[in-house]
Amino acid sequence: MLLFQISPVPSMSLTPCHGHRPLVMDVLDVPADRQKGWYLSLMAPNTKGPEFAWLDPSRLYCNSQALADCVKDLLGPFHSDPVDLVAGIDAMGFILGASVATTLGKGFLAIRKACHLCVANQNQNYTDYTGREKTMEVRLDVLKPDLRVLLVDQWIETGGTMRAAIQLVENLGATVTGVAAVAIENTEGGKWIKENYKFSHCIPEGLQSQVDRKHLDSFKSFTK
Ligand SMILES: O=P(O)(O)OC[C@H]1O[C@H](OP(=O)(O)OP(=O)(O)O)[C@H](O)[C@@H]1O
Ligand SMILES: Nc1ncnc2[nH]cnc12
Repeated sequence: MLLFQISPVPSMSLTPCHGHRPLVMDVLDVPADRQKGWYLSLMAPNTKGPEFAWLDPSRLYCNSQALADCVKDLLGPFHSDPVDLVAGIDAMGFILGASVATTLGKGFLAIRKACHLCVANQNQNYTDYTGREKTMEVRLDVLKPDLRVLLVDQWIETGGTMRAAIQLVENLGATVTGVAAVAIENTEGGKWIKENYKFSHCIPEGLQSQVDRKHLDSFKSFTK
């Protein structure tokens, strides 16, 4: 699916999308026709090589409409699900998680990478897409039985990070209402999450294979 028509000619400005007129989208521009996932084409291509083989959604957070639409898409499936608290995973999950929490009118719980919390906490070891063993922590004085938690992170690749967060929340007796991330890759762990929890993400069906390849077609005509 073509998300957004971008002119191959670097030009100065975006005119909001009228008909089929090609356009160049600046980071802060908003198309008139905001198709599902339009903001994904704000993501910059990886220029650092395979050791940085991942996509960087943080550029879309700079665009307030993109961030708002992304949050709306993440909340879409949860409209009729009661949520008491939003929890976000260190570090990029803090940005989206806090935005989701504010939009919902709920509070935000930070699930931190190891050794940052100066209060009593529970920790959980996990392995993520880097293959390295890591630890995350959550404070003990918030989660409790009957609390319904929406877990938010930027991205789910192997699912190791999200699964560890789920374990922390559930081990403290709270309930995971759902899991939200910009993308959930079709890995074994990504599929496990989708099969076992209510979830949301921002990827239109036709783009999932591009996400799994970590290369969006929109990168070909990306201009900053
Ligand atoms: O599904 P997984 O294979 O476990 O990987 C997913 C995690 O990796 C990324 O964060 P990362 O730890 O790279 O860094 P951040 O501090 O920039 O959020 C992403 O935002 C998730 O938290
Ligand atoms: N932002 C991201 N893009 C692609 N793969 C990832 N794996 C973990 N985070 C990722």
